Amino acid sequence: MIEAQNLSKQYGEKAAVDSVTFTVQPGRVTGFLGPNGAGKSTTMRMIMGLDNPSGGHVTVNGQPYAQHRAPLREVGALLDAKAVHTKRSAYDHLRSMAATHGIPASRVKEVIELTGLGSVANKRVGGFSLGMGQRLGIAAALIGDPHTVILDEPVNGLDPEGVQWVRHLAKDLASEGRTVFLSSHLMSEMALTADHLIVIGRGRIIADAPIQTVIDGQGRALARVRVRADRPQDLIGSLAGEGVTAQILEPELVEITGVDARRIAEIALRDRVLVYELTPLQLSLEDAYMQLTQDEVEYQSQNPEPVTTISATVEGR
Ligand SMILES: Nc1ncnc2c1ncn2[C@@H]1O[C@H](COP(=O)(O)OP(=O)(O)OP(=O)(O)O)[C@@H](O)[C@H]1O
Repeated sequence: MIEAQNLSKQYGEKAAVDSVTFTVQPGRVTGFLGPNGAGKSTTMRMIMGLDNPSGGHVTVNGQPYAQHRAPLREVGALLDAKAVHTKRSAYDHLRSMAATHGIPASRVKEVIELTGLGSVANKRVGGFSLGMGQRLGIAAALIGDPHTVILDEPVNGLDPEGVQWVRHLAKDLASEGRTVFLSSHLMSEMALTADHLIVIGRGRIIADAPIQTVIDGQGRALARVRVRADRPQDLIGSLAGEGVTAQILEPELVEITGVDARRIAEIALRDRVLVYELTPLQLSLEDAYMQLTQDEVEYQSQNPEPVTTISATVEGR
């Protein structure tokens, strides 16, 4: 279990992590999400004793990381896959880590096989691709068979087979009762892997809940319905009011956000618009995440103009 209490990290004027309190429970996969620069890596580094908190504290399995007598057996982490001695082979890198904890060579071989590095185990790490480096980082995280596993962007650079493998690995580790804490910017992958989410924005926790609760929490504001109608423009005209937007995708196809299907049907009936499809769309984690973090993004990209978007209001609500 990981327990952070009022954990903070200040870099000059910048509060990289601003008094966060959370618990990462064993037996489930907890995803750690947040925009670029939100404070995920800094938090993970403090958990691993690599950065000193400016305030508060964090423990792993009841103690600060540095106070564990055999830390590799308590916590395994992949924080920066490039932080390896490039002239060593993968085998030697793992063997030297294992030697610090009296971990046998058989375990080194086991994690090499587990991570699919068997054919390159004796090659120099400096020549590894991004994905091979990630696999080595995961092998290193698992070498001590730890109770708690922390993976920062583990699927970064992995091929589809590797991405699927990390998903199954994370779930298996959690099902064995371990604490699994992982960050990723890949929302579709997180949706398939995590049971619970902690979302951070500008150094503060903005959500800490089961994944479905996070999605449902944004669901009302983002209720999206696909409508096929003979006169979509007229239907949109009848939807007048704040917070409702409509995107015309085809001449008779429109996606309406911010009002439910029944209300659209009522208005279409009232105004005699023929509707021949009315499909509530399932909210994705990505939609919920974008809504949740929209005010927390520091490094905002410019979006190209989407298909026609019309703001309208529903009368008489
Ligand atoms: N060593 C450092 N010195 C100064 N500022 C830092 C340092 N490390 C991180 N920061 C700043 O702290 C903030 C949080 O950074 P952090 O790397 O923890 O974010 P992140 O959520 O992991 O981002 P990303 O998704 O881009 O990896 C950022 O504004 C970053 O610029």
